[in-house]
Amino acid sequence: MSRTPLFAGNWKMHKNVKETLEFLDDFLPLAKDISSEIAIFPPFTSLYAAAEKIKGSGIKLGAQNMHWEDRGAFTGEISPPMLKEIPCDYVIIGHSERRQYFAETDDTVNKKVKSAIKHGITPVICVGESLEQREKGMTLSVVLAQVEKALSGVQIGCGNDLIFAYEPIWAIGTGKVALPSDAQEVIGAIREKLCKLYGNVAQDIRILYGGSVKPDNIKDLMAQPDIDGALVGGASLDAKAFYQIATYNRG
Ligand SMILES: O=C[C@H](O)COP(=O)(O)O
Repeated sequence: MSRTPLFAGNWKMHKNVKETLEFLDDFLPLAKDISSEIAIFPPFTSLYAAAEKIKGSGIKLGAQNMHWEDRGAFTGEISPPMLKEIPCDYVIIGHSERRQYFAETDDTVNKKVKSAIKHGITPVICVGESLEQREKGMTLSVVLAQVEKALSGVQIGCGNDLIFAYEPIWAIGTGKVALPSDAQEVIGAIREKLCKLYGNVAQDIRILYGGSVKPDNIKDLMAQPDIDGALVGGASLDAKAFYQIATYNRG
Protein backbone atom coordinates (compact mmCIF):
# COMPACT_ATOMS: atom_id res chain seq x y z
CA MET A 1 0.00 0.00 0.00
CA SER A 2 1.42 3.38 -0.92
CA ARG A 3 -0.76 6.43 -1.10
CA THR A 4 0.98 9.71 -1.96
CA PRO A 5 -0.61 12.53 0.06
CA LEU A 6 -2.59 14.95 -2.08
CA PHE A 7 -3.35 18.56 -1.21
CA ALA A 8 -6.02 19.88 -3.53
CA GLY A 9 -6.96 23.56 -3.63
CA ASN A 10 -10.56 24.17 -4.65
CA TRP A 11 -10.72 27.86 -5.44
CA LYS A 12 -14.49 27.83 -6.01
CA MET A 13 -15.61 31.12 -7.67
CA HIS A 14 -12.41 33.00 -6.82
CA LYS A 15 -9.47 34.30 -8.87
CA ASN A 16 -9.67 35.64 -12.42
CA VAL A 17 -6.78 35.04 -14.84
CA LYS A 18 -4.67 37.87 -13.44
CA GLU A 19 -5.17 36.71 -9.86
CA THR A 20 -4.46 33.10 -10.84
CA LEU A 21 -1.12 34.08 -12.38
CA GLU A 22 -0.26 36.23 -9.36
CA PHE A 23 -0.99 33.29 -7.03
CA LEU A 24 1.25 31.04 -9.13
CA ASP A 25 4.04 33.64 -9.14
CA ASP A 26 4.01 33.34 -5.36
CA PHE A 27 3.32 29.61 -5.11
CA LEU A 28 5.57 28.06 -7.79
CA PRO A 29 8.86 28.90 -6.04
CA LEU A 30 7.45 27.44 -2.80
CA ALA A 31 6.10 24.34 -4.54
CA LYS A 32 9.61 23.20 -5.53
CA ASP A 33 10.03 22.33 -1.89
CA ILE A 34 6.84 20.21 -1.51
CA SER A 35 7.10 16.41 -1.63
CA SER A 36 3.34 15.70 -1.55
CA GLU A 37 1.20 15.97 -4.66
CA ILE A 38 -0.43 19.34 -5.24
CA ALA A 39 -3.44 20.08 -7.42
CA ILE A 40 -5.23 23.36 -7.95
CA PHE A 41 -8.82 23.74 -9.13
CA PRO A 42 -9.29 27.28 -10.50
CA PRO A 43 -12.53 28.47 -12.14
CA PHE A 44 -13.00 27.35 -15.77
CA THR A 45 -11.94 30.74 -17.15
CA SER A 46 -8.53 30.52 -15.46
CA LEU A 47 -7.76 26.88 -16.33
CA TYR A 48 -5.87 27.46 -19.57
CA ALA A 49 -3.69 30.25 -18.18
CA ALA A 50 -2.95 28.10 -15.13
CA ALA A 51 -2.07 25.09 -17.32
CA GLU A 52 0.42 27.14 -19.33
CA LYS A 53 1.97 28.62 -16.21
CA ILE A 54 2.42 25.33 -14.28
CA LYS A 55 3.96 23.39 -17.19
CA GLY A 56 6.96 21.42 -15.94
CA SER A 57 6.27 22.28 -12.28
CA GLY A 58 4.70 18.95 -11.31
CA ILE A 59 1.59 20.71 -10.02
CA LYS A 60 -1.61 19.06 -11.23
CA LEU A 61 -4.66 20.86 -12.53
CA GLY A 62 -8.34 20.14 -12.10
CA ALA A 63 -11.77 21.55 -12.89
CA GLN A 64 -14.54 22.05 -10.36
CA ASN A 65 -17.27 20.34 -12.38
CA MET A 66 -18.11 18.99 -15.84
CA HIS A 67 -20.98 17.57 -17.89
CA TRP A 68 -20.97 13.84 -18.58
CA GLU A 69 -21.66 14.13 -22.33
CA ASP A 70 -18.89 14.84 -24.86
CA ARG A 71 -20.88 17.54 -26.71
CA GLY A 72 -24.41 18.72 -27.33
CA ALA A 73 -27.04 21.35 -26.67
CA PHE A 74 -26.20 21.92 -23.00
CA THR A 75 -25.90 25.69 -22.69
CA GLY A 76 -23.34 26.78 -20.15
CA GLU A 77 -21.80 23.35 -19.66
CA ILE A 78 -18.22 22.11 -20.16
CA SER A 79 -17.44 18.62 -21.53
CA PRO A 80 -14.74 16.09 -20.57
CA PRO A 81 -12.89 16.47 -23.93
CA MET A 82 -12.77 20.24 -23.33
CA LEU A 83 -11.10 19.60 -19.97
CA LYS A 84 -8.68 17.09 -21.53
CA GLU A 85 -7.67 19.73 -24.06
CA ILE A 86 -6.59 22.21 -21.32
CA PRO A 87 -5.23 19.66 -20.06
CA CYS A 88 -6.88 18.82 -16.71
CA ASP A 89 -5.78 15.83 -14.66
CA TYR A 90 -8.65 15.95 -12.17
CA VAL A 91 -12.27 17.04 -11.87
CA ILE A 92 -14.25 17.59 -8.68
CA ILE A 93 -17.57 15.76 -8.84
CA GLY A 94 -20.52 16.17 -6.49
CA HIS A 95 -19.23 18.98 -4.30
CA SER A 96 -21.89 19.74 -1.69
CA GLU A 97 -22.27 23.28 -3.08
CA ARG A 98 -23.24 21.76 -6.42
CA ARG A 99 -25.57 19.28 -4.74
CA GLN A 100 -27.15 22.09 -2.68
CA TYR A 101 -27.39 24.97 -5.20
CA PHE A 102 -27.21 23.37 -8.65
CA ALA A 103 -29.37 20.27 -8.37
CA GLU A 104 -26.50 17.78 -8.52
CA THR A 105 -27.89 14.36 -7.61
CA ASP A 106 -26.37 10.96 -6.88
CA ASP A 107 -27.47 9.96 -10.37
CA THR A 108 -25.66 12.86 -12.13
CA VAL A 109 -22.63 12.28 -9.90
CA ASN A 110 -22.57 8.66 -11.07
CA LYS A 111 -22.81 9.66 -14.74
CA LYS A 112 -20.01 12.20 -14.34
CA VAL A 113 -17.76 9.71 -12.51
CA LYS A 114 -18.17 7.15 -15.31
CA SER A 115 -17.53 9.78 -17.97
CA ALA A 116 -14.47 11.22 -16.22
CA ILE A 117 -12.85 7.79 -15.87
CA LYS A 118 -13.68 6.95 -19.50
CA HIS A 119 -11.86 10.12 -20.58
CA GLY A 120 -8.85 9.57 -18.32
CA ILE A 121 -9.69 12.43 -15.97
CA THR A 122 -9.51 11.40 -12.32
CA PRO A 123 -12.70 12.31 -10.45
CA VAL A 124 -12.43 13.70 -6.92
CA ILE A 125 -15.82 12.54 -5.64
CA CYS A 126 -17.21 14.59 -2.76
CA VAL A 127 -19.46 13.12 -0.08
CA GLY A 128 -20.59 14.42 3.28
CA GLU A 129 -23.46 14.85 5.70
CA SER A 130 -25.36 17.94 6.84
CA LEU A 131 -25.39 19.07 10.46
CA GLU A 132 -28.96 17.80 10.85
CA GLN A 133 -28.01 14.37 9.51
CA ARG A 134 -25.01 14.23 11.87
CA GLU A 135 -27.14 15.20 14.87
CA LYS A 136 -29.64 12.46 13.98
CA GLY A 137 -26.83 9.88 13.90
CA MET A 138 -27.21 9.37 10.16
CA THR A 139 -23.64 10.29 9.12
CA LEU A 140 -22.39 6.86 8.10
CA SER A 141 -25.58 5.78 6.38
CA VAL A 142 -25.78 9.05 4.38
CA VAL A 143 -22.12 9.08 3.37
CA LEU A 144 -21.90 5.38 2.50
CA ALA A 145 -25.07 5.63 0.41
CA GLN A 146 -23.49 8.54 -1.51
CA VAL A 147 -20.35 6.44 -2.08
CA GLU A 148 -22.33 3.44 -3.27
CA LYS A 149 -24.51 5.47 -5.66
CA ALA A 150 -21.54 7.41 -7.05
CA LEU A 151 -19.86 4.11 -7.93
CA SER A 152 -22.84 2.19 -9.26
CA GLY A 153 -21.57 0.28 -12.33
CA VAL A 154 -18.13 1.93 -12.10
CA GLN A 155 -15.19 -0.35 -12.95
CA ILE A 156 -11.68 0.68 -11.97
CA GLY A 157 -8.32 -0.62 -13.16
CA CYS A 158 -6.28 0.66 -10.24
CA GLY A 159 -6.55 2.75 -7.08
CA ASN A 160 -5.46 5.90 -8.91
CA ASP A 161 -8.58 5.88 -11.09
CA LEU A 162 -10.57 7.83 -8.50
CA ILE A 163 -10.26 9.87 -5.33
CA PHE A 164 -12.82 10.56 -2.61
CA ALA A 165 -13.15 13.67 -0.49
CA TYR A 166 -15.14 13.46 2.73
CA GLU A 167 -16.45 16.93 3.46
CA PRO A 168 -18.96 17.31 6.29
CA ILE A 169 -21.19 20.12 5.02
CA TRP A 170 -21.25 21.81 8.44
CA ALA A 171 -17.45 22.14 8.34
CA ILE A 172 -17.20 23.84 4.94
CA GLY A 173 -16.23 27.49 5.16
CA THR A 174 -17.41 27.67 8.78
CA GLY A 175 -14.11 27.40 10.64
CA LYS A 176 -15.55 24.28 12.38
CA VAL A 177 -13.20 21.46 11.46
CA ALA A 178 -14.27 17.87 12.21
CA LEU A 179 -12.50 16.16 15.07
CA PRO A 180 -9.69 14.12 13.51
CA SER A 181 -11.10 10.96 15.13
CA ASP A 182 -14.58 11.67 13.71
CA ALA A 183 -13.12 12.28 10.24
CA GLN A 184 -11.12 9.04 10.55
CA GLU A 185 -14.25 7.10 11.55
CA VAL A 186 -16.09 8.18 8.41
CA ILE A 187 -13.09 7.92 6.07
CA GLY A 188 -12.24 4.47 7.50
CA ALA A 189 -15.83 3.40 6.80
CA ILE A 190 -15.56 4.73 3.24
CA ARG A 191 -12.41 2.65 2.73
CA GLU A 192 -14.16 -0.45 4.09
CA LYS A 193 -16.97 0.12 1.62
CA LEU A 194 -14.44 0.56 -1.21
CA CYS A 195 -12.74 -2.71 -0.15
CA LYS A 196 -16.09 -4.49 -0.39
CA LEU A 197 -16.62 -3.06 -3.88
CA TYR A 198 -13.11 -3.39 -5.31
CA GLY A 199 -11.09 -5.69 -3.03
CA ASN A 200 -7.48 -4.92 -2.13
CA VAL A 201 -7.09 -2.23 -4.77
CA ALA A 202 -9.16 0.00 -2.47
CA GLN A 203 -6.12 0.29 -0.21
CA ASP A 204 -4.58 2.44 -2.95
CA ILE A 205 -7.56 4.81 -3.36
CA ARG A 206 -6.85 8.18 -1.82
CA ILE A 207 -9.48 9.64 0.50
CA LEU A 208 -9.15 13.30 1.44
CA TYR A 209 -10.73 15.30 4.24
CA GLY A 210 -12.23 18.71 3.48
CA GLY A 211 -13.85 21.40 5.62
CA SER A 212 -12.05 24.35 7.23
CA VAL A 213 -8.58 22.83 6.76
CA LYS A 214 -5.95 25.34 7.88
CA PRO A 215 -2.19 25.27 8.60
CA ASP A 216 -2.92 24.82 12.32
CA ASN A 217 -5.24 21.81 12.08
CA ILE A 218 -3.83 19.76 9.18
CA LYS A 219 -1.20 17.89 11.22
CA ASP A 220 -3.73 16.18 13.51
CA LEU A 221 -5.91 15.26 10.54
CA MET A 222 -2.96 13.77 8.64
CA ALA A 223 -2.02 11.69 11.70
CA GLN A 224 -5.13 9.57 11.07
CA PRO A 225 -4.38 6.32 9.23
CA ASP A 226 -6.93 6.66 6.43
CA ILE A 227 -6.68 10.40 5.70
CA ASP A 228 -4.53 10.85 2.60
CA GLY A 229 -4.61 14.61 2.19
CA ALA A 230 -7.06 17.48 2.05
CA LEU A 231 -9.46 19.26 -0.24
CA VAL A 232 -8.83 22.83 0.83
CA GLY A 233 -11.14 25.74 0.05
CA GLY A 234 -10.47 29.16 1.61
CA ALA A 235 -6.91 28.48 2.77
CA SER A 236 -5.85 27.38 -0.74
CA LEU A 237 -6.41 30.93 -2.04
CA ASP A 238 -3.37 32.11 -0.13
CA ALA A 239 -0.04 30.79 -1.47
CA LYS A 240 1.68 30.80 1.91
CA ALA A 241 -1.19 29.12 3.80
CA PHE A 242 -1.56 26.44 1.10
CA TYR A 243 2.21 25.82 1.21
CA GLN A 244 2.09 25.53 5.01
CA ILE A 245 -0.72 22.98 4.76
CA ALA A 246 1.19 20.91 2.18
CA THR A 247 4.32 20.96 4.35
CA TYR A 248 2.51 20.29 7.66
CA ASN A 249 5.06 17.59 8.53
CA ARG A 250 7.98 19.99 8.73
CA GLY A 251 7.28 20.68 12.39
O1 LIG B 1 -13.75 22.03 -1.52
C1 LIG B 1 -13.38 22.52 -0.45
C2 LIG B 1 -14.25 22.55 0.69
O2 LIG B 1 -15.54 22.92 0.37
C3 LIG B 1 -13.69 23.16 1.93
O3 LIG B 1 -13.78 24.55 1.93
P1 LIG B 1 -13.12 25.36 3.17
O4 LIG B 1 -11.72 24.85 3.29
O5 LIG B 1 -13.18 26.80 2.75
O6 LIG B 1 -13.95 25.04 4.36
